[in-house]
Amino acid sequence: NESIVIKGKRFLVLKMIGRGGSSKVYQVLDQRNQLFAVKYVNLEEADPQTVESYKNEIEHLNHLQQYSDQIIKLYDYEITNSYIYMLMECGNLDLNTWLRNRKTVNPLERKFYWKNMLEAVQTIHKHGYLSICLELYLSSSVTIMFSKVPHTQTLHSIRVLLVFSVTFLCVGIVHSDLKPANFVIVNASLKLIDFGIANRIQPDVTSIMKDSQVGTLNYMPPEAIKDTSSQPGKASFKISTKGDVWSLGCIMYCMTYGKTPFQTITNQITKLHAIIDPTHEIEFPDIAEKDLLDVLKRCLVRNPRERISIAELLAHSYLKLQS
Ligand SMILES: Cn1cc(Nc2nc(NC3CCCCC3)c3c(C#N)c[nH]c3n2)cn1
Repeated sequence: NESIVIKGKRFLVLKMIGRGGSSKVYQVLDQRNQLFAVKYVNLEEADPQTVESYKNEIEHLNHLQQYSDQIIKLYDYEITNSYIYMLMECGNLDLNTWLRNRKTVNPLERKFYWKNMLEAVQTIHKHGYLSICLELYLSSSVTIMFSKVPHTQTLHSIRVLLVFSVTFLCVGIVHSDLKPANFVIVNASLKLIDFGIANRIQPDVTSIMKDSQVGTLNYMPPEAIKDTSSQPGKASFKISTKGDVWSLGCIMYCMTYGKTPFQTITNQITKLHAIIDPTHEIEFPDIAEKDLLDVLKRCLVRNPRERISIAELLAHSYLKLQS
């Protein structure tokens, strides 16, 4: 078996967990027989923008460690011009594979996983790196303001600074591409493994990850399809945190009914039209858990402004631990 050295520490490769294009994820053992996941990214063919997107993803992952246990642990990483190694906590299984192998889901397990997913996504919305920029800008602009009375030029630059920082205010991190393959089960809880920032390096079709749902439309919110202002593949600031609520709703719909709301529509164009078509009613077959039915209906509202928020979902009666 081959071994990997990260920051001078040697790891024995047990198996490849998945791969996509130029990124691979391995299950490895350290010298004390501790299990880890190592994500390897080959940067040789990557263009500067892709390299930047990967560095950005690592910065976010590193920064968000402190806020929630529902974010995968990143223990160390090594970045050179030709590769990236990320040493992370290893999950038992990703949620996509787990869902595919399980026909029925235990209601208590589903409720617990739902809480974990909400907490993970709330963390990236709340502590998105960009909102940290805001704090920096605001504090700096305030200090300038209280220094000796500024002449017009300084006032102008403060105004620019404030506008700029307010822009950052509304844009936390929005994943905008949430799907079950973004979550892994570690012991008994779900953890988010990526934030949809690193460019989706197109997987070669032979890759195991081809069913890791790269490029699936089944979780795409209607506003992302209607959003004409953004170039393809570029998230636009119009996609709010409510877009992630729709995607989480699709994941929970799948954990409840065994399929995503539009999964039966195989033609991709027809599927896109159905997602945005208000006359295409999503079916909600009756279930025993009325609270869960309410959660699903409120997540899968096509108008993002009328859609329930993450904070409201965390306060919803479905998460109350009655019988
Ligand atoms: C199937 N399977 C998954 C695990 N565990 C696991 N998979 C990870 N990525 C998988 C790569 C392929 C697609 C699904 C996610 C990561 C990870 C990253 N990135 C950080 N920790 C992880 N743990 C065990 N079996």
